[in-house]
Amino acid sequence: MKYKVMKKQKNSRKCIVCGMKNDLGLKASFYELENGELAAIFTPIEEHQSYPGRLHGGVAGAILDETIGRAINITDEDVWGVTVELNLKYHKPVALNEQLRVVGRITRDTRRLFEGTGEILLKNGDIAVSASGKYMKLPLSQIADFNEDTEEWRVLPSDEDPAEIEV
Ligand SMILES: CCCCCCCCCCCC(=O)SCCNC(=O)CCNC(=O)[C@H](O)C(C)(C)COP(=O)(O)OP(=O)(O)OC[C@H]1O[C@@H](n2cnc3c(N)ncnc32)[C@H](O)[C@@H]1OP(=O)(O)O
Repeated sequence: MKYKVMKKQKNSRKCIVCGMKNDLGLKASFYELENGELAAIFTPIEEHQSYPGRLHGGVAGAILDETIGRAINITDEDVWGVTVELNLKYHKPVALNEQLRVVGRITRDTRRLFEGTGEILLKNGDIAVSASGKYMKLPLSQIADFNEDTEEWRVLPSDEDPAEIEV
């Protein structure tokens, strides 16, 4: 199903997944959808391979980790969390140099923890990798010395931002 993009989330400077000034990073963009899920879009490059031509499973885990971890911000922009568990299932190989869609959602939200699931989708809609994760909520000051200005933590509008995404 295609869903309307309601909001683009912020990117950062050096995060391996969302850092726009990390030359080896995924430079993923995150979009909040009208159905309450979060979609990520990124294009893996050669540096993200395991076997030649195939996305590294750890990199697949990284994008799923962050997509689920950010899905909580759809309902509360100020919640931060650290991953305490991440389970992955690799169903199909993921090729490089092709744009990928990732989708994540929150399945449980308590005072201290939240949980969610997510999938990396191939161009034809097949699920290549699926994940479930658990996160502990923490004040940002307990996670990192994070200055939003120096970390360039902001929404970066782009002409390539989609109006809707099929997930
Ligand atoms: C650039 C910006 C991008 C922004 C993008 C944002 C997206 C986020 C996605 C990426 C997130 C990451 O990769 S984060 C990076 C990877 N993850 C981490 O680095 C986390 C490393 N782990 C830790 O720092 C620590 O284990 C903590 C802080 C999570 C917990 O430490 P602690 O508080 O000393 O631990 P402990 O006493 O054992 O546990 C506290 C309580 O939590 C419970 N607890 C602990 N672990 C679990 C668990 N897996 N499942 C259930 N419950 C648990 C315990 O039972 C206990 O309950 P009780 O006995 O008190 O009842």
